Parts: sequence; C-alpha cells; structure tokens
Amino acid sequence: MSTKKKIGLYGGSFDPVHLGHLLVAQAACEEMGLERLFFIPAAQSPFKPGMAPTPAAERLRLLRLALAGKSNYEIDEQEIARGGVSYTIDTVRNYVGRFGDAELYYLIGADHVSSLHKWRESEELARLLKFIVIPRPGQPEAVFPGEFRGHSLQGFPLGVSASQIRERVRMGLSIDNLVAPAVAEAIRNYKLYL
Ligand SMILES: Nc1ncnc2c1ncn2[C@@H]1O[C@H](COP(=O)(O)OP(=O)(O)OP(=O)(O)O)[C@@H](O)[C@H]1O
Ligand SMILES: O=C(O)c1ccc[n+]([C@@H]2O[C@H](COP(=O)([O-])O)[C@@H](O)[C@H]2O)c1
Repeated sequence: MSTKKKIGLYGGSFDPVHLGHLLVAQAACEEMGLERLFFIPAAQSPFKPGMAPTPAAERLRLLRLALAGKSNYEIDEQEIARGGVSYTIDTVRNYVGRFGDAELYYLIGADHVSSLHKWRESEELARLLKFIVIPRPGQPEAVFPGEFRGHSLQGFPLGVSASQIRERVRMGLSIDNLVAPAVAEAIRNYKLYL
C-alpha cells in the first residue's frame, strides 16, 4: 500500500457553493483518506463559456462561510488570480511543483466523466493525477474513458445543483437546507442571484 500523502483538488464554479459540494468533499476525504483538500474556484470554467459567473469576490465570500471551521479544507485562489479561462492542467502543474511527492486526486461529479478526454492536455492530466468521481442523480455509473485512472465513490448522491439554487433565489423560493445556513444568510443579505 502506498504511504504517499493524498491530496485532493476540488475545482468548480461554486456559484454558489452548496451542500452537494460539501457532501462530495466529505465522501472523498472519508472514502479516500485525503489528508488535505483544496477547493479551487474557477475564474471561468472552460465548458461554461457563455455564462458569466458571479464576481469572484462574492463566490469566495460564500466559500469561506461554508468552509469556516473545517481545518482539513483549504481555499486556493490561484485560478481567480490568473483570471481568464481556468484550465485544470495549469493548476495541476502548480500542485505537482508544490507537492511533487504526494498523490494528487481531482474531484469531479459524475456529469464530467464522459467529457474528460476533451479537457485541455487531457493525456498529460491523466498522467499527473487520478480522478475521484462522486455519483450525481441522473448520471450513469462512471466509466473512465481511455487513459484516465480513478475511483468511483459511493458518496451521498444528492440532487442539488448551483443552477437550481440560482433559479430558486430568482423565483423567491427558499434555499434553506440546500446551502449552509451562513451561505443562505449571506445570499439574502448581499442580494445575490436576484
Ligand atoms: N450534487 C452534486 N453531487 C456530485 N457532484 C457535484 C454535485 N454538485 C456539483 N458537483 C460537482 O462539483 C464540481 C463543481 O461543480 P459546480 O461548482 O459547477 O456546481 P454545479 O452545481 O454543477 O453548477 P451548475 O448547476 O451551475 O452547473 C463539478 O465537478 C460537479 O460535477
Ligand atoms: O481543463 C479543462 O479543460 C476543463 C474542462 C472542464 C472543466 N474543468 C474544470 O472542472 C471544474 C468543474 O467545472 P464546472 O464547469 O462544473 O464548474 C472547474 O474547476 C473547471 O475549471 C476543466
């Protein structure tokens, strides 16, 4: 069995961070024994080109509230700092430089598995890390394409998405129990997603 440190990278738009994300993180840490998990908010996800995300400062504010007090979770702002479209290979190269002796895992929801081969420099990405896939309701069981290596977790499949939360706020519906209480309060106070 490998004794290398296991480090998890969790990239996403987090617009806003919701309980689905937090359960993904929990399942990955428990089932894979990750020592550290970095939440990495994207400046702009490559596969959401037509969608201007909420300003990074607001998404970061919500992430900080959601993760407050969870010491094994960290927020990495490198993609926000780089700006432009956030390609995972650039971020992963940064982690290889910082944690060359660790095993790197990248967390994705099951909705991303079938298009992994379309990610930038996908062969190099597949060489540098393994993927952790968390089931999402409505998505088939993950089958890794080609060269990709990874683990499919049991998780706690939860039918919550950021788009559903944005839509509920626009419609004046409650988002309590879909996001952390402090996140719901901040979304109300700062009048986000109206
Ligand atoms: N409920 C969930 N269960 C499992 N994985 C999830 C869930 N929600 C999000 N993810 C995964 O988390 C990562 C970041 O997701 P993202 O921030 O884009 O949220 P989203 O809910 O998918 O957003 P949107 O509804 O706007 O597409 C992606 O890999 C996505 O598949
Ligand atoms: O690098 C790529 O080509 C690539 C293609 C699609 C998605 N990603 C990353 O995957 C993460 C989840 O994407 P999304 O669209 O669900 O927010 C986010 O950090 C994106 O930058 C990365």
